[in-house]
Amino acid sequence: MNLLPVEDAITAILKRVPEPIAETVELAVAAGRVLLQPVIATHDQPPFNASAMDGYAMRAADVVDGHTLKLIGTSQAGAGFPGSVGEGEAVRIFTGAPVPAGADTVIMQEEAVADGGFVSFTVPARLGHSVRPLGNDFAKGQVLVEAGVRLAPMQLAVAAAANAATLQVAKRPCVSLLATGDELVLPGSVVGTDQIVASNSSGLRPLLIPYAETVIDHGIARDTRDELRSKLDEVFASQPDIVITTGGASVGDHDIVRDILLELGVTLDFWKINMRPGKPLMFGTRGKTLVFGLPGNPVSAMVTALVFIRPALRQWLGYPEPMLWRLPLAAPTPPNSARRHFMRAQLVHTPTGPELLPIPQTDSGHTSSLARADMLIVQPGGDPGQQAGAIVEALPLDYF
Ligand SMILES: Nc1nc2c(c(=O)[nH]1)N[C@H]1C(S)=C(S)[C@@H](COP(=O)(O)OP(=O)(O)OC[C@H]3O[C@@H](n4cnc5c(N)ncnc54)[C@H](O)[C@@H]3O)O[C@H]1N2
Ligand code: MOO
Repeated sequence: MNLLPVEDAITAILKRVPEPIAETVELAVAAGRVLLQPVIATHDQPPFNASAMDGYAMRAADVVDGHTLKLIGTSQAGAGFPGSVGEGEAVRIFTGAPVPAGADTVIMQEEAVADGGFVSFTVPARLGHSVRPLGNDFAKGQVLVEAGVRLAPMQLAVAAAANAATLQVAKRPCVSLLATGDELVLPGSVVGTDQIVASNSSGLRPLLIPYAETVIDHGIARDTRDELRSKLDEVFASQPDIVITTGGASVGDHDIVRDILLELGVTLDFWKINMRPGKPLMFGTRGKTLVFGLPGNPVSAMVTALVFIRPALRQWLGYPEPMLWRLPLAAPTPPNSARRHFMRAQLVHTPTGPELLPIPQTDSGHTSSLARADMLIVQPGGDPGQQAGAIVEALPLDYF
């Protein structure tokens, strides 16, 4: 049987992902979005020489032992001193206030003695001390946040400082999920004989939502051609950008997803990948809609979503694919078959740094081991197994 290498499958999927499209969003709702146009400063920051302390502004050269300076006014944040500081003069100043013309230094009030309109200092002046020069933070025209960055609180704060009320971010795709299987019942149901609680959509939705405008769960379709056809019709009618089915992807008599997708006009790019778990993954398109048929086994469904759908969503947003992590093994790995193995592993902290502890469980229906994992070790097909301490590549489960 011809199984497609993982890289070829990713390449085929990424070829179908459209170019990122920009949309304008207000700063208040931009957290977590991927920036498409850089944030560029439209002014210098600070926009004037600003005091970093509550104290006194003067010319450093005038601060001489035993001399007092004459206080000629006040500069406070939002209301600077309008005049100029001359020889022998000082201005009372507060943090964030403009340093008046003529002054070049600020001394904080704890190092000053003010008395009857005069001030003297208990320390020598250091030229420019406690003054934040104009443009010290950023200068007009400077790129403050590059395109392709996911907006976190720090980037939003600098965007606001640059006076940006809106940002150009990547439009997110709308995703639809459909579970298939006669045996499935929704979480919280009374579980009858031969029934299984559907868990795939409950894992996929939170996995995908950080990248998506919406992830709509269309529930469960029974394994009859009529029901699957009508459910999928309903899903396609809602015109999502991405449709994801789980289950019915293999070769059994009830595995009808592929047939029905083809009937409904989906052009399949591939079916079956040289990996485990996740072999029976299928992928195609229907017009502009990308269609992923994930295997039903819960570990296979989550792993294929991580390995194939997440990169597609990242590309959709113009967000670069991160490199795999390279970490030492905390315990040996067994030899692998010809299929690339995405091996569950825990990240353990040791006195010499983080290591990967393989979880000895390969069953693609074993959800509790996946729930204990932090990473998937990417074990090449035919790998003879590695000793503890060997450096291996791994894909983190919980990251953007
Ligand atoms: N003769 C062969 N049999 C199988 C092959 C094969 O190559 N030849 N491949 C195996 C592999 S690998 C996988 S993976 C599975 C995939 O099967 P399906 O995609 O057809 O999935 P189902 O049969 O519908 O379900 C498999 C398993 O997962 C449970 N399931 C399904 N959906 C859900 C859900 N939403 N939540 C929780 N659990 C779910 C289902 O009850 C089954 O236990 O095929 C192998 N067989
Ligand atoms: O690909 Mo299946 O997921 O190995 O069980």
